[in-house]
Amino acid sequence: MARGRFITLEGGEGVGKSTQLAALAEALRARGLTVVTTREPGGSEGAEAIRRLLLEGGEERWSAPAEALLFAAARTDHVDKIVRPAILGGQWVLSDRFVDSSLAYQGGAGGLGIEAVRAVNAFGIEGWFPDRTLLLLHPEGAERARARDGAASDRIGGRPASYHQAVEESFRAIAAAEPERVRLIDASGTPEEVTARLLAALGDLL
Ligand SMILES: Nc1ncnc2c1ncn2[C@@H]1O[C@H](COP(=O)(O)OP(=O)(O)OP(=O)(O)O)[C@@H](O)[C@H]1O
Ligand SMILES: Cc1cn([C@H]2C[C@H](O)[C@@H](COP(=O)(O)O)O2)c(=O)[nH]c1=O
Repeated sequence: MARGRFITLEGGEGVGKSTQLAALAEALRARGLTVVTTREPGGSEGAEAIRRLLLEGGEERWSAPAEALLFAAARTDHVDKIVRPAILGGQWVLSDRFVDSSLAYQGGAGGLGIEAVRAVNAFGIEGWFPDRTLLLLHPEGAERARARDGAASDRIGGRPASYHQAVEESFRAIAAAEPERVRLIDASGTPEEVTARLLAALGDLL
């Protein structure tokens, strides 16, 4: 059986990843592909439990290195239980966030360093990097997230604007270093227009 593909959607808060994950999955299914949608942190039972530990509670709940290790632990379980079996079974896996979020949030914005966080994750991922990463960019993502969440933003989404600006700069640096894997996607316009751009960025894999 032919291997499936591993596609990740990345970007800052509110840029439209969740909306597009569902739309892209539908578009790929219409092309006859079997598609699994998932998310990080989470996706497997254990990783969803770690998600709650990471996103609930106050800023001081975790030190920066502990936070990075918890994301990596959740990711390891997610890869073991969901991502790898599905891809080996010939399915396409679409994940709302993956390791690039750790590189950008904990590594770049959080000050641990992108390479240090990459090394922490390498042990658990064991080479299961995405075939393609679609980095969604929208100048009003933060405002949209605020309108959506109100005062109920989570432990990481609620960090200051300067942190989220550093997240976006880190994502852009990761994309510049790996242009074949990571494609920049203009996430402005209607949902349908954005989905069309995502499909175009997957054209060589279809
Ligand atoms: N193309 C679009 N035009 C207008 N509004 C949109 C569009 N795409 C998404 N939205 C809205 O913007 C908000 C954020 O979208 P969404 O939840 O998909 O983003 P996200 O990147 O998954 O956010 P987060 O990472 O913070 O969970 C939602 O209220 C959603 O309905
Ligand atoms: C995978 C991952 C996520 N984060 C952050 C990014 C967001 O603020 C939350 C997840 O919330 P979402 O609504 O599901 O996007 O977690 C992170 O800091 N590091 C990571 O590796």
